[in-house]
Amino acid sequence: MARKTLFNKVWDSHVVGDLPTGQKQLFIGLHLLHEVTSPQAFAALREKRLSVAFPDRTFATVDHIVPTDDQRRPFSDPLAEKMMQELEKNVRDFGIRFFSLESGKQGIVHVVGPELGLTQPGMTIACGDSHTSTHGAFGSLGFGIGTSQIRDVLATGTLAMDPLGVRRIEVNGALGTFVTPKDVILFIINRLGVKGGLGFAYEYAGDVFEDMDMEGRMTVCNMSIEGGARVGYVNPDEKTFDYIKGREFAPKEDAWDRAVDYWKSVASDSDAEYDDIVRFSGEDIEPMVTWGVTPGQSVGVDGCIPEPASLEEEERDLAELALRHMGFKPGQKIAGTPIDVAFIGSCTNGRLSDLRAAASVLKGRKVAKGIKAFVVPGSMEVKRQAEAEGLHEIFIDAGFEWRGAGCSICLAMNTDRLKGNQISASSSNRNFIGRQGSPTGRTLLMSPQMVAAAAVAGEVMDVRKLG
Ligand SMILES: CC(C)[C@H](C(=O)O)[C@@H](O)C(=O)O
Ligand code: SF4
Repeated sequence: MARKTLFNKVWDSHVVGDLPTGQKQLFIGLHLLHEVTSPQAFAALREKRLSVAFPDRTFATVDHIVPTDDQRRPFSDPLAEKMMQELEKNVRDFGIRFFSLESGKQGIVHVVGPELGLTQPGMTIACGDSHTSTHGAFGSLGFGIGTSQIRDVLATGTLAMDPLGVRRIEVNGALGTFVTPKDVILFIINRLGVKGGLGFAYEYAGDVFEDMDMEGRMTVCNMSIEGGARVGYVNPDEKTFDYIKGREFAPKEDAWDRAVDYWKSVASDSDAEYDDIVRFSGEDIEPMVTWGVTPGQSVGVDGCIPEPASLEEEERDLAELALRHMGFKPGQKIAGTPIDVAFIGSCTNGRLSDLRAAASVLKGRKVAKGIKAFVVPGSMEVKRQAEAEGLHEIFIDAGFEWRGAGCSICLAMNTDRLKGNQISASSSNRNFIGRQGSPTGRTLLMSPQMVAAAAVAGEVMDVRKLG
């Protein structure tokens, strides 16, 4: 029984029905909730007098609206306070475990799931959030779903889904110094396009992902959706099992060995068949910076902003629009672009290894004058661990603000926002127009190390030159 990918194995073992629409009914092993996309789903349950089918498989956290500066209740923003209260009521009424601020376990949903050992290989995971693909780092299938699907999963534990093809993305060779998982995924999206992954699950394979630690794999899988792929995953290996072992929701004692045997069995067979295979070389990847308004519009930090005419025809209009919005000229070097704000955080790059990497760049250095710089740990646990290592002191000494956990200015559904046409160097995953709270604001996506370097220089700079 060989020749199957992880995607196909996990998919097949979770199909519980064929639907008249031609879709499959897929059982969902773990359902994660946050405050933004769940209220209407709970309202629908109330209206139909339904309960939650699998409350023990359902967990909630609060991340998008939480202020990261002053987290005392009531929140200063009445809308945030209202959304918090609504979530508190829903989890109470429906008997759902909630990682509240008081629990000490709160954080961005895609940081918290893995951190608590909820995310495990071979699982189907759903969350009303597009970056649920993050969980694929563990060899699970993480589906970002909409509000009506949240309702369905709450009420039935299942989801109506169209199958996906599988594209294997192999990156072999070694990465250069300061070339990070963020650069790898920005590079892949640049090459395959933001819509290139439509209809596909992305399987990341080859030396680069095998050598990558779990947090790096999460960074890569997180942005699968930015490349158009509904899910992205890395086959589970010893690193995966080591990461999970001992965490709160990890299998214990005898159940552990059984789980590991099962987890090993879900990895893609060596002779698995793929719908597509693409290959890149790790040596070709540089620290990347976006210059436009999609995560695909990026260049290596040594590069120049492209001439729209040099791009594929279907990309030209968007490039023109991006240049207008960003106020950049074709041919202009990306290095040297002045910045106003430096943000380290988000479900892409708000984990301990990201904070360590940024802190190592900042140690003994100072943020350039006039730059607003802040670090927002992905979870309360990340914050505690970083503080135990003294990372907060390095950030504060450098001139960064040290915040509480949340999504912060990644999406600006809270008090952190760009003003006017400010430019941010951001370790997050989306640079869409208006994304960071100002319609004319501008976002340059890059790795946390590159954000740190930009904060120090006051402009985009090659972190390799800082030494
Ligand atoms: C608010 C939520 C629905 C949204 C998502 O689905 O991704 C947000 O997390 C984002 O990053 O844009
Ligand atoms: S950190 Fe950003 S990308 Fe991640 S869930 Fe929050 S808003 Fe979405």
